[in-house]
Formats: sequence, C-alpha cells, structure tokens
Amino acid sequence: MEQRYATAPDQIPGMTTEDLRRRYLVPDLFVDDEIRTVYTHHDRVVLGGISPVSAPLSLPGYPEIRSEQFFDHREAGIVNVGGPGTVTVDGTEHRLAHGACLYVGRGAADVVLASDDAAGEQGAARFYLFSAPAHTAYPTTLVEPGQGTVRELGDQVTSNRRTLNQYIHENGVKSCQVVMGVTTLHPGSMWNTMPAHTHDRRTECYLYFDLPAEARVVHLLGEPTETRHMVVADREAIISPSWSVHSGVGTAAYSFVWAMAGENQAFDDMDGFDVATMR
Ligand SMILES: O=C(O)C(=O)C[C@H](O)C(=O)CO
Ligand SMILES: [Zn+2]
Repeated sequence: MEQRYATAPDQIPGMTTEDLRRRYLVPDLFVDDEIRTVYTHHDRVVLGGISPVSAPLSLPGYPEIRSEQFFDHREAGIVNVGGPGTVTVDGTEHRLAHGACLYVGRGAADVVLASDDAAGEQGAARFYLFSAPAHTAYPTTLVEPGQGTVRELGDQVTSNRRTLNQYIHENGVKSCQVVMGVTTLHPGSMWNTMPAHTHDRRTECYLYFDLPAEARVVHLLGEPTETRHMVVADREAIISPSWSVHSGVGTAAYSFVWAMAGENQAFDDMDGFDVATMR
C-alpha cells in the first residue's frame, strides 16, 4: 500500500509538474491480476484498483491499516469501470455491470472480486475502490448504473451539460463517511464541476473513465486563487484535499467517479466562488 502524507495549500506554489503529479495524481491503479492501493492521509482515504484477469482476487488486510481483514474498521464504495464482473462478500455474489456501485460495510471478512469473461468483448472487470474508516456496520448494498439519485446539471451552451448520479449518500445507500457517485458528460460537453467549489469539511477524489485512449482531461487543483493543472488520462485518479478546487475539461466526453469522506456527508455543503475570482 503506497503511503501519501497530507499536504497544505502553501506547498502548492513551490511544486513542479512532477511534484504535483507525485502528490495528487494516482496513475497505474489498474494492472492485470493486481490489487493496487494508495493510502492518503487526507481524511485517511484508501484508493484501490482491482483487476482480476486470469483469476479472482481476494482483498487482503494491510499492515498500514493495522487490520487482518480490509473491512475490520473500514467501509468502501466499489465502482466497476471495466467489463462485467462480480464482488462476492462473505459468500453473497453481487454482479457489477460497467458503472455499477457496491457499498461494502464494516465487518465484511471475505471479499473476492472476479471478471465474468476477461477475454470477452467487454474485457476484464476493473474495480475502483474508495474506502474510509467506519465506526459502525451498514449493510452491503448494490446500486445498478443510473439507479441512484439523478441530478441534471449544466447547459450545452456552456459545454458543461452532465448527469450526476448519487449512489452512496445521505438519502441513498447509507454509510458512515463515504459519499460516492458517477457523473457523465453529455456528448459535446467537456467541463465538469464548473462553476467549481471546494469543501473544507471533506476530501474528494475523482477517477476519470470512459475517456478515449488518446484523449485527456485538464484537471484543475489548488486553492481557487492559486490554481494549477494536471493532464490526466483514462482510469487515473486525483486526490483533492479539502482546500482544493476539483474541476476539469476534457478533449472528449467522459465519465468520472467522485467520492468523498470527512466531517459530514452533506453533498451541498460546498464553498462556492465566482469563476472571475479564480487565478
Ligand atoms: O459534475 C459535477 O459537478 C460533479 O460531479 C461534482 C462532484 O460531485 C463534487 O465535486 C461533489 O462535491
Ligand atoms: Zn466537490
């Protein structure tokens, strides 16, 4: 499990492109037949990429979280950004189509992830995991793609028409901390999360997916008056500390998994600002 310590906004001005990418970009999460994990000390979030190709993979415990089983004192949302697959939690099999989301509650002991047909037309399943510490156990629950609470946002005229699906949230699948969903840009729209915001109460991570291989998202980060950018490829994740803007523009339409953890779960508790004040 890779460790990334927390950072403060006053470190941003001195960072090179490579510094920014080393701190905030999570590339190479999805490697055939591997489980890759990154522990950010921002709200103690663990990000994972699980890519079962030739055989199912069992999620282990890790010394970094001092637990025998991964879910001893944690919960997670898992979104499948690849071909169809299954997540079996303590013997109960959950089928995850592309874009489906499974909440796994504290106390799950045996979690096995598998692809339906890694060699098939849709390829191997690619499971993206976002985990946070949990104080109690909520039931493991599956949400089919598009079956969460839907919000239609933006406008074609401003190139930011998008459909936001809330899966794990206050009025949906219950959790201790994790708030998670998927946003999909409409064809011809390229901007996500604009007007942008921060939320000093929560860390948020984005995982871009369904972005064509040759396309990129130019993702903004940093305080609103001291922004930087990173150029991000398909199935790469970004860690946005509570003080950081998180917004991006693609060279093609795309989807992204957004997920948060921290002080509260109030989706609309955002610190907004005028675009004209950004620097
Ligand atoms: O398209 C959007 O806008 C989003 O998806 C916003 C994220 O959900 C977010 O930043 C929530 O705080
Ligand atoms: Zn946000």
